[in-house]
Amino acid sequence: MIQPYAEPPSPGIDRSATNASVLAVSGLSVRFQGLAAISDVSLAVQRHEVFGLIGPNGAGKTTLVNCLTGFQRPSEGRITLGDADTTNWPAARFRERGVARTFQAGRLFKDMTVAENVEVTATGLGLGLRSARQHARAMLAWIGLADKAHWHAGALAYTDQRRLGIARALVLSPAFVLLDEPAAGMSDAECEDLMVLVASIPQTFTCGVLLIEHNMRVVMGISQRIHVLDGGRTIAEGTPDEIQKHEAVLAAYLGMEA
Ligand SMILES: Nc1ncnc2c1ncn2[C@@H]1O[C@H](COP(=O)(O)OP(=O)(O)OP(=O)(O)O)[C@@H](O)[C@H]1O
Repeated sequence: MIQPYAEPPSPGIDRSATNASVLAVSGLSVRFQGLAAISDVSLAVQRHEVFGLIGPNGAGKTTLVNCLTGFQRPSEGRITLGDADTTNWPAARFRERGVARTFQAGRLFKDMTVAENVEVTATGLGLGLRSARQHARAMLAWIGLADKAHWHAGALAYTDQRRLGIARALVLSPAFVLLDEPAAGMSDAECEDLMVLVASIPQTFTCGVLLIEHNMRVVMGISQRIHVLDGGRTIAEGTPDEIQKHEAVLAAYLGMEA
């Protein structure tokens, strides 16, 4: 079982990239050659919470995360980080200003070591090599990969590769982290560890989490609020209890009659 530290892993980290307490979209639409991937979606992630984003395959979850991190320009609508209008920011600027993400496919440098994978993110954000190494070491200790720091990332078990992706996203303490299906392919026991880890992020890092996840036990177990998309549209938002009873969610997401 992962035992997250009560304190942030890198004391002295520069948290000044943003003091925004909300990451939000309003009236967001994305069209791909006539296909409406997202239609008029509004939501706001608070810095102190785990905010779940669920919906059937093709609902528009990844497209929304791509917009929130500068990987996709919306066709309409506005994206804000606190008071800043970030709608047209490029991806690198989102990360520099404290909005980080993981990818479904991992995107690790598999021929580099585990430590180098984290260091390269930190140097990319402007740290010198020595400082980047310190941050990487602290982060790997926190996430439970310190003993594998010198392994090639490609040699890690699948679940550890997912955790390394989270370590890379969290280095330099972003204000928000967007996790795209972190539990995919994990066993029940691995999901338990992941739940403890993700649930601890808001308090440990003062970092809001947007969690895309198909595993209902994980998303219902650790989200304070959940937003549900279907066919690119919002069909519900509420607490896990409210969402589990919501007729439109049962009908659309779980394939049951309302
Ligand atoms: N670059 C693109 N070009 C064209 N269509 C796209 C593109 N990206 C996504 N889509 C389409 O937009 C819709 C939403 O896709 P998206 O990947 O955001 O859904 P999702 O909810 O993340 O799905 P999943 O749970 O399967 O990952 C789908 O119909 C998808 O085929």
